[in-house]
Amino acid sequence: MTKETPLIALNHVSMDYGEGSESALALKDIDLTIEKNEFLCILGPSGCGKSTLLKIIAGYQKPTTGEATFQGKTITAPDWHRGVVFQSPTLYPWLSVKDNVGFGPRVRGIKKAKINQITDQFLDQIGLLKDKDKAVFDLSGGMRQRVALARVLANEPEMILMDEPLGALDALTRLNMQTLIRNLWHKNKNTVMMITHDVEEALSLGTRVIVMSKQPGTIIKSFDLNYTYQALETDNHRVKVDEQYLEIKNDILDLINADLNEV
Ligand SMILES: Nc1ncnc2c1ncn2[C@@H]1O[C@H](COP(=O)(O)OP(=O)(O)OP(=O)(O)O)[C@@H](O)[C@H]1O
Repeated sequence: MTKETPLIALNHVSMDYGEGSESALALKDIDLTIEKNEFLCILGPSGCGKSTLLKIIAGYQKPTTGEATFQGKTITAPDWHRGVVFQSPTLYPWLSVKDNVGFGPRVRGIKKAKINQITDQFLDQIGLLKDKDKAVFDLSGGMRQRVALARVLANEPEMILMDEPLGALDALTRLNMQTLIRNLWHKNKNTVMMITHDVEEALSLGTRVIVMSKQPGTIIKSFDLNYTYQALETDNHRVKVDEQYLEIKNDILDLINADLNEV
């Protein structure tokens, strides 16, 4: 990968789930690059193709036209370089917390001592080291989502893709998880793409926020932001809501609403 090659590049990507008269165009002519260490948040109305975009980058879905590349190479299948966290944590219920986190490294043939070290490191980062021998069904929803995050982090992926990871959590747990995700992104120098329905969540976490149109999804506008860096520097890890923040928030809400009301 040359210095100029972006981590992810989508060139004229469209996704049509149907054929001919049954056309079901989900994404239309998407051009997007994601650079290393970005925290990209995707906002847009329900059904605009956000998950489809994520699935194409993860390698679960092949675009109908156009190309998606990772480090300059066409994405053809999922691999551990791009870890995915879903809204419902996908954990193995028959495995303990530590075995869930160590699962990826074990499949990749990493030696046991190294797996134990990686597992402890990431369980410590998510604050669940003391719970490592518990069964996952003994954990709360927020704790399970933290384990799902640690499981992805344990593979030390180049990129973490999150599809509404906090959507099922209560408001307080959600705020705490936002802080955790921001801190992990910063500490581990990850690159993150996260889908959310929550404008404030996007503003408080993203270094860039992209707003998509209703179906067929296109990118309407992109905002470069620094609120997440501000939050890293404050004691309470909260974003300082200033006039510009409120303007951007309203701008995004207006963009989404205007697009939805268009006939
Ligand atoms: N496997 C599939 N087969 C057919 N149509 C699909 C498939 N997956 C998604 N779609 C359609 O593509 C469009 C985009 O779906 P997608 O799930 O990507 O949107 P989304 O923005 O993530 O939605 P939400 O915010 O509600 O989760 C929708 O009309 C959806 O019904």
